[in-house]
Amino acid sequence: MKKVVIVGTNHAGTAATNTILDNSNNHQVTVFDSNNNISFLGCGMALWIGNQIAGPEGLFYSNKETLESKGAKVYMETPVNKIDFNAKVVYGKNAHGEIIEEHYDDLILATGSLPIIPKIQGMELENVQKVKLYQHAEVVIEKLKNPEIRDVVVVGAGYIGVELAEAFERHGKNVTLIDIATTSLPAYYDAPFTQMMNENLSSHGIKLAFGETVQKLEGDGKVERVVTDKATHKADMVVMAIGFRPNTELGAEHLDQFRNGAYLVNKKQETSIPNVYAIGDCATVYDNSIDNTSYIALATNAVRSAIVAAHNVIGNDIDSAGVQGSNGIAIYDLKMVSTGITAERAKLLGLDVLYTDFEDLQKPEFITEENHKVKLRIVYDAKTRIILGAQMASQHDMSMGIHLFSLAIQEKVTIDKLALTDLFFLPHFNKPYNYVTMAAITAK
Ligand SMILES: Cc1cc2nc3c(=O)[nH]c(=O)nc-3n(C[C@H](O)[C@H](O)[C@H](O)COP(=O)(O)OP(=O)(O)OC[C@H]3O[C@@H](n4cnc5c(N)ncnc54)[C@H](O)[C@@H]3O)c2cc1C
Ligand SMILES: NC(=O)c1ccc[n+]([C@@H]2O[C@H](COP(=O)([O-])OP(=O)(O)OC[C@H]3O[C@@H](n4cnc5c(N)ncnc54)[C@H](O)[C@@H]3O)[C@@H](O)[C@H]2O)c1
Repeated sequence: MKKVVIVGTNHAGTAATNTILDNSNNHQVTVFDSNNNISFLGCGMALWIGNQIAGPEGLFYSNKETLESKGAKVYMETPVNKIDFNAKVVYGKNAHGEIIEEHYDDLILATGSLPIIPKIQGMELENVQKVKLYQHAEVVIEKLKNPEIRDVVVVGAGYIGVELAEAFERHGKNVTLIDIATTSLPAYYDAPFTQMMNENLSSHGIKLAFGETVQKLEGDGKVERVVTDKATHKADMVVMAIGFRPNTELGAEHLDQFRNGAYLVNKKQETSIPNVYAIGDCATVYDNSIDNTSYIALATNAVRSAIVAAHNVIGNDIDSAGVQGSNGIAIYDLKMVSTGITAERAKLLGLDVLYTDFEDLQKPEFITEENHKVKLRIVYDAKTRIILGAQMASQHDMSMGIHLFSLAIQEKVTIDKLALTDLFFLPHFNKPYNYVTMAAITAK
């Protein structure tokens, strides 16, 4: 029986545990987690705060008992504070202060990420909130019951910040959304798309304060104001959503790391030490859209990287297909999806790209019900004409559309091949000359 120890059992650790125990009878899995809950779907936090779901019950899909029923040994509320990579021993300390020692043949690090907390004055004031764990959501929900919490300032207009801005507005609060960048969602969309999101947010009464750098938080015991380089914003609650950093102190001295500290892994998810794997938010990914190592913290990447690592641990030699950072967001009626690289990020990286835009109704004009416009941008390499990114925006759910582009980037499909790809027509669904074909056919 080979022994596998997994440190961290949220999305990545749970997927690795399940994959090993579902596919092998001669591996014993022991998992450690410092938290008292696992598999919390962070994305549900905004739905819960915005009263779009009744409560948090459905936001978990696993727990200690489920993993134990498969044969795993699970230590909850037991942070691992030391790993001896030579003797292959993991040391954890449980809630009673007892030291737990576990030897391993294979080690999987799934310690995830931590919210980036800015070093500014006033972070210690009451009602300044982080938003990562289930416990954070519980505290925010409880505090929102206080009618004196009227003005909420969200710092960071990335995915979490934009989703929470909508949630607090739906909860009846006055919301200000601040970002150091001059727009929302700068990492995922080009200007024509972020402009749509910005208009969507402000049309629902959310005050946008972009291009502002938070300098300090002020208040007497409780936060009262957010002071930026351009303005002072009234705040009874401040939520910090300015990104994640990989949680890699445990292996920092022993494992090769990416520039942001994430564990560098190969396509088998193996780190610089054989039989030590890293998965999810604590590890790098291979980004097919830039043909290079990158860091993209997503639950989808966490699960897929876990499956790859787990199969390699049990002797199935498989490689990661790489990722494109596919993602989606739905704010009020506006749905936006993107994959790969934006034209703006390509320019920053000095890549020579072109892009083709097309906007049209989803279905023929004679369909008057449920027929919305779709905006599409496809980014491709100016020389090879290989597709490197795509962005879509509509009131329709175009998630299947962005999956097409994710596969196209992964398989290095050119814009010219896409132009002639077989896409069906039926007026209930689309137009004979649909926007994907039209965008590709009209590409420069
Ligand atoms: C509000 C919010 C919304 C999100 N929405 C989406 C979304 O819609 N789609 C999407 O793809 N992604 C989303 N994400 C990102 C997604 O949640 C993360 O990418 C995902 O959680 C990564 O999973 P992970 O298991 O790698 O890391 P984590 O979820 O960070 O889990 C790491 C685990 O390791 C444990 N741990 C850490 N250190 C130790 C230690 N030393 N000893 C023992 N245990 C340890 C922690 O307790 C934790 O349980 C969202 C995140 C947030 C916060
Ligand atoms: N729908 C989804 O797929 C989804 C939803 C939520 C979270 N996530 C993932 O979770 C991770 C964390 O999300 P996030 O929103 O925290 O990160 P993010 O990287 O998406 O956004 C961080 C935002 O904060 C801004 N920022 C950075 N430093 C700042 C500062 N000092 N002051 C003001 N603004 C600052 C950045 O410009 C950026 O817009 C990301 O990887 C994200 O993709 C995904």
